[in-house]
Amino acid sequence: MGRIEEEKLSFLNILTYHREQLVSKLRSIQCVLDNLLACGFLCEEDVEIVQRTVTKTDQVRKILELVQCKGEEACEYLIFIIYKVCDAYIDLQPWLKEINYNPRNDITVMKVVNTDPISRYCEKMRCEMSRDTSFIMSYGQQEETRLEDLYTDTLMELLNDCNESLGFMENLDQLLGDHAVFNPEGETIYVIGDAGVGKSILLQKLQNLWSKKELQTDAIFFFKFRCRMFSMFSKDTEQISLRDLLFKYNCYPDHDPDNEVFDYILRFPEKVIFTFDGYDELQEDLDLINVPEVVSPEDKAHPLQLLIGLLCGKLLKGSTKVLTARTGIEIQSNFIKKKVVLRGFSPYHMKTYIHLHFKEQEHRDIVSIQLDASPHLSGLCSTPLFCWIVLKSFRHLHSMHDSFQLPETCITLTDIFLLLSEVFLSRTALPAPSLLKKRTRCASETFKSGLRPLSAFSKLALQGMEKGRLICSQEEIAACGLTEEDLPLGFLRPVSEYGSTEAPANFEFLHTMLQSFLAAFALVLDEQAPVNSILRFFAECSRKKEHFCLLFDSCTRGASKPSENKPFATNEHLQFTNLFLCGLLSKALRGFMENVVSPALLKKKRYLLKSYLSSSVKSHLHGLPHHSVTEGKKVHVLPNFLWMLRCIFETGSKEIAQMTAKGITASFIKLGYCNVYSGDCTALNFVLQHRQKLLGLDMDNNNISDYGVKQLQPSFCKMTVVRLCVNHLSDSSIEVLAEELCKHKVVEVLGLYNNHITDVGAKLVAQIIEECPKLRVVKIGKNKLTGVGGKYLAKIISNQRALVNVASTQLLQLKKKDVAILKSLSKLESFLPSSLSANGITSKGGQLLAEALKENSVLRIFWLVQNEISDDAAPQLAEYVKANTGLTHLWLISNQFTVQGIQQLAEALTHNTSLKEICVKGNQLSEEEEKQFVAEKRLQFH
Ligand SMILES: Nc1ncnc2c1ncn2[C@@H]1O[C@H](COP(=O)(O)OP(=O)(O)OP(=O)(O)O)[C@@H](O)[C@H]1O
Repeated sequence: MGRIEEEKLSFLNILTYHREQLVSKLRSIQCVLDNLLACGFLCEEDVEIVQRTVTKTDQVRKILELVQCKGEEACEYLIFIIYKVCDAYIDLQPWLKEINYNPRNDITVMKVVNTDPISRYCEKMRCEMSRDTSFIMSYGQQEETRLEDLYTDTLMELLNDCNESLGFMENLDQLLGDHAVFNPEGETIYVIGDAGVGKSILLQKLQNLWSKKELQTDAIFFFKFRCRMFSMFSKDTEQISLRDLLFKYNCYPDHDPDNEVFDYILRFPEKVIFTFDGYDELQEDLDLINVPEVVSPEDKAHPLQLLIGLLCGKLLKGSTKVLTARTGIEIQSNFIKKKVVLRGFSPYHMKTYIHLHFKEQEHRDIVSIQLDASPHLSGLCSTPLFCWIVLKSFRHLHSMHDSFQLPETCITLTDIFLLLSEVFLSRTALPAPSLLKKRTRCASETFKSGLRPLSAFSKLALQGMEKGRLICSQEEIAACGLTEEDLPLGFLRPVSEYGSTEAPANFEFLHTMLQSFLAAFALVLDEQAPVNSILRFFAECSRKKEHFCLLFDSCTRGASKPSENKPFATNEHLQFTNLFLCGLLSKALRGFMENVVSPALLKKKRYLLKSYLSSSVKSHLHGLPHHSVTEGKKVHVLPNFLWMLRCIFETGSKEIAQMTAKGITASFIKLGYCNVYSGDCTALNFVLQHRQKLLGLDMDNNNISDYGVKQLQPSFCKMTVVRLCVNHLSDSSIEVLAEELCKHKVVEVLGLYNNHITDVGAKLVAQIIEECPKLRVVKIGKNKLTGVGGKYLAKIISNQRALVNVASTQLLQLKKKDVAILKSLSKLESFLPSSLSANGITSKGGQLLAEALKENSVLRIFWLVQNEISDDAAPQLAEYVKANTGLTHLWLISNQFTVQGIQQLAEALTHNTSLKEICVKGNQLSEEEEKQFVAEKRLQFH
C-alpha cells in the first residue's frame, strides 16, 4: 500500500469498511483469540466475552469491536493473523489481495501461532504419517529397515485407456500430476502390477514424501486405506458416516469442537489425497450391490459403499485417489483418470537395489556376478519381493555359514519361498559354538527342527485361505498351536490398527504369497485329510471367472448379480498355492520333503498331482478354440494356460512337459496380452524344448524383457513366427534373436514393434532380413532408431523381396542422395498407421517420400500425421496423388499446409478416382478457407 493511501485507509478503517465480509468469512475464531491474547491485545476477560457470545458471526462482530477499541496496531495484527495462517483463513485470502495487503516490517516481527484446528490436524497427520511410513514393515518383528535406505525406483509405465504405453514415469510427482491423464472426467489414478512388484511400497513412498512435504502437491490431507479393511465390516449392520470412516481409521482431529476439519474437507476436496491399497483383496458383497448408492457425506452407509462413492467421485469429487490392484483386475475405465503399470526392477534398478542392500563390496560383487550369469534368476529378481527374499537370504545365510552362494540356475519360486522359510526358521537355531567357526548349512535340519512352528504357521495359512481371510486373530493363532515365542520368527506381522496403543490384536502373513506358500505346505504335511484334498484349490481356480467390475456396475447401472460368491476379486492367491504345491511335490524336492512328511504319503500325493496335471493339461488343450489363419492353425490360449505352464515348470516333470508340447496341435499360439513376465519364459521354454514341430508364437504386449528372450533362446530354432511387440526389449534381445534365427532360418514373421531397439539392433535386424529367406514380415516401428538404423534396413529391403509393414522410424532423416534407398519403399504394401506420424518430417522429407513412392502401386494407406510438412512439398504430393491409383487413404492431419498447398492436392484429386479421402484437418486454414473445398467431398477437414 502506498503511504498516502495507507494514511487514508487505516487498518481500523479497513475493518470497518469490510466488516460484512469479515463477519461472514472469518472462521477458526479460536486461533484469532489465542494470538490476540498471547500478544496482549486482548485480556482473558475479553476472550471470555467473545466465547460467551452464541453465534459465530456475533463472535466475529465482538472481536472486531474489541480490536477496533484497542487501536490501530491491534487491527493490523488481526489482519496479519489472517495473512499468516492462510490455510485456516482460505476464504479471506482473495480479500487480502483485494485490499492489496502486504505486511509491514514492524508487524512481521510479531509472532503468530497457528492454533487453527485444520492446521493442527494437518500437522498431526503429517507427523503420524511420517512415523507410520518411515520403515519397511515387512521385515518381521526383529529388524526394520528405513524406507529411504532401501526404496529403489521401479519401472512405472503410463498407459492409455487402450493399454498402450505413454512412456515411463520419471518420479513419483508425476503420479499425481496431469501428465498422461487420458480421461479428465475420471477420478481415480489406477496403479496395477503383479504380486510383489511393489504397489504397497510405492504408496508408502508417496505417503512418506507427503509427510515430509517433499511431494509436489497442494493437498494438505492424506488418508490411507487398505481395501481389505472394507470387507471386514458386517454387511447388514455396520454403517458408518464418511466423517467416521476418515477420522476413525486414520488420524483423529483434536480440539475441533465445531467440526471445522470435516467441513473444510467437504468444501475443498481437492486438498485431499486418498490411497486405497489392494483392490484385489476386496471381498465382493452381493447384498450391498443392491443397496442404493450414497451421495451425501452426512449419511451413514456401509464402508464399501463409501469406498465406491469416493472412487467414482460421487463423494468428495475432485479429491485425488490412488487405487492399487494386481494386474488383470478390471474396473470400469470411465472412473479411471490415468493408469500406471508397475514393471518391477530394470537391470539398472536391480544394481541400485543390490548396492543399497549390501554395504560390503565383496557381497555386492558376488551377488551381481551370479545374477548376471543367470537370466532366469535375474528375471525372478526383477520382481522386488523375490529380489528382497533372495538378497535377504543371501545376507543371512552367508553370515551364518561358511560359503553360501545364491541358488543355481534352475531356481523356482518354491525354492525362493523355501529359502525365506529357512531364514525364518534358522532364527530358532542355537548360536554357532564359536564365533570363529560358522556352522555348515543344512536346510533339511533347519526344517526338521523347526517343524512344529512351521506346521502351525502352515495350518493357520491354510485356514485363512479356506475362509478367504488374510487376517488372523490371537485366538486363531493360539488355536493352531503357536506360542508368543513363535511370533517373532517373521512369518506374521501385526496389523496396525489405527489409534490403538495396546498390543496388536490381529496379525497377517508377511505377504499374501507367503500365506499361499505355507497353505501349500499345509496341504503336503496334512496326514489326516484324504489325499485328494490337495487338489481342492485347482477345482476352484478352473471354475469360470466373472469380471470384477461388479462393484462399479452398481455405481453406474444399478444392481447386477454375479453367478457365484467368491471370497476375493481374483483367485490368484489360490493359483499361487497350487503352484507352490507343484513345487513342494516336485521330484527335485522329494529328498528334502521326506524329512518332514512320510515318504509313502508323499509318493501318493505326488502321483495324484501328476495325474491330475496331465489330465487337466490334456483337456485344456483339447478344449481350446482353433482358428485357421495364414500361418496355419492358430490357438489363442487363456490365462489359465499360463498358470498351467507355471505349474508344470514348478513340478520339473519332463513327462508332463513332453505331453504338453505334444498336445499343442496348433501351429501358432497366441499369448498376447496374457501378462507374461520374464520368469514365465523359463516355464514356456521348459515345455517348448520338447516340441518337435515348428511353431509360431505371438507374445505381443507382455512384459518379457531381455531376460525373457534369453530364457527362450533354445526354443527359437523352431519358431516360424516370433512376435515380441511391446515387450520392453533392448538391443541385447536382438543379439540373441539374430544368433538363433540366422542359424535356423525358419522364421517367417518377426514382430518387434514398440520396444527399445536402437540402430545397433536395427543392424542385426537387417542381418536377419538378409539371412532368413523365408522372412516376409518385419515390424520394427516405434523403436529408438535414427536415420542411420533406417538406412541399414532400407538398404537391405531394397535388395530383398517385398516386406510388408516395415516401418522404420525417422527413415526420413535420409538425405536426397539416398533417394535410391528410399525407392525401396516402392515395395512396401503399407506403413503401420503410426509409423511415420509424429516423426518431425519436414517438407524436404515429404518431397522425397512422394517421389520415392510414385511408382509404388501396392501402398493403400499412407499416414503422415503430425509432422512439419508445408506447401513446399505440395507439388510432389500432388504428383504422387495423380500417379497413384492404388492409394485409398492419404492422411496429412496436423501439418503446416495453407490454402495454396491444399488447393494443389484438391486439384490432383480430380485426376484420381480411387482415392477415398485425403484427411487434412489441423492444418493452417481458417474456416472460411476450408469452405472453398466444399465441392471436393473427399478432402476431409473434420
Ligand atoms: N520400490 C521398492 N524398493 C525396494 N523394495 C521394494 C520396492 N518395492 C517392493 N519392494 C520389496 O518387495 C516387498 C513386496 O512389495 P509390495 O508389498 O509393495 O508388493 P505388492 O505389489 O503390493 O504385492 P501384492 O500385490 O502381493 O500385495 C516389499 O515389502 C519390499 O521388501
